[in-house]
This record gives sequence, C-alpha cells and structure tokens, in this order.
Amino acid sequence: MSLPHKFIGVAVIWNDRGQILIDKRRQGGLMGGLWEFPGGKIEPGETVEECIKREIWEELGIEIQVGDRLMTIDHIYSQFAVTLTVHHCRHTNGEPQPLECDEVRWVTLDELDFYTFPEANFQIINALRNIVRG
Ligand SMILES: Nc1nc2c([nH]c(=O)n2[C@H]2C[C@H](O)[C@@H](COP(=O)(O)OP(=O)(O)OP(=O)(O)O)O2)c(=O)[nH]1
Ligand SMILES: [Mg+2]
Repeated sequence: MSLPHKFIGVAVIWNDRGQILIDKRRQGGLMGGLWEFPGGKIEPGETVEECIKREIWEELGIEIQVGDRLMTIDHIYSQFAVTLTVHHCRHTNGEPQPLECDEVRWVTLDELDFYTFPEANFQIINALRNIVRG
C-alpha cells in the first residue's frame, strides 16, 4: 500500500524584529486548528521558490523575498506522506491577512513553544533554534 505523497513549499518568514510568521489551520480540515509555517503544494512546472512566493501571496496577501533553503523533511503521517522544503524568507511588503486560515501571528522563537504544530515541525523548530543559538 502506498500513501499519497504531498510535496510542499514552506516559508519561515522573518520580519525586522526577528519574529516569525505562523498561521492557524482552519478548524475542521486536515490538521485543523494546528499552527504551521505558511506554505502549500508545489504545482507542476513550478520551482519551490515560486511555489512559496505564490502561496504566501494567496494565503496571506503579503510579499516576501525567498532566501536560502533551511532543510528538507520527509515525514509520514498515518494517511499520507509529505516532503516539506523549508526556506528562510524575508517579509518585504503588506500586512498579513488570514485569507485561507483562521489566524496569523508574528512570534519569537521562544514563543513557538506555546503553539501546537504538526509532528514534522519539531525538526524545523529545532533547526531554527540551533541556527539562532549556535
Ligand atoms: N504549510 C505547511 N504545511 C505543513 C507544515 N507541517 C506539516 O506537516 N504540513 C503538512 C500539512 C498538509 O498536509 C501539508 C500542507 O499542504 P496544504 O495545506 O496546501 O494541503 P492541504 O492540507 O490543504 O491538503 P489537501 O486537502 O489540499 O490535499 O503539509 C507546515 O509547517 N506548513
Ligand atoms: Mg497551505
């Protein structure tokens, strides 16, 4: 049996105050109510960078500059598998709006502990802490 496999571009969006943008997935849907780093499915013919820029515009209505890749994570959930390609991004323009989620918030690395993320995100959060704190 092979699980469906989703390829996702994920953005760690930094602002000038060293905060990161997170969003709360819509209640009811898959992983509803969990917080995540914004992003979505890579479409055919699209690079990860293009996917991230497009998704962030569609989901949050802001402009970003997509920077270096932080990491790629393969994770298997009970119903599907995901490959998350995570890039550092910089917020350049616009006020984030919850266009396709329930809420958006700027948080510090420390504050991430107060939010519940999907299982695969532990690796992302650990990597961010290692980078920032050496
Ligand atoms: N954007 C994002 N997705 C994440 C993170 N962590 C994590 O496991 N995921 C998973 C949850 C989703 O299955 C998938 C994100 O894709 P999506 O939000 O566009 O897809 P979806 O759940 O709407 O899936 P579908 O119903 O359209 O098939 O990746 C994260 O930090 N950010
Ligand atoms: Mg999405």
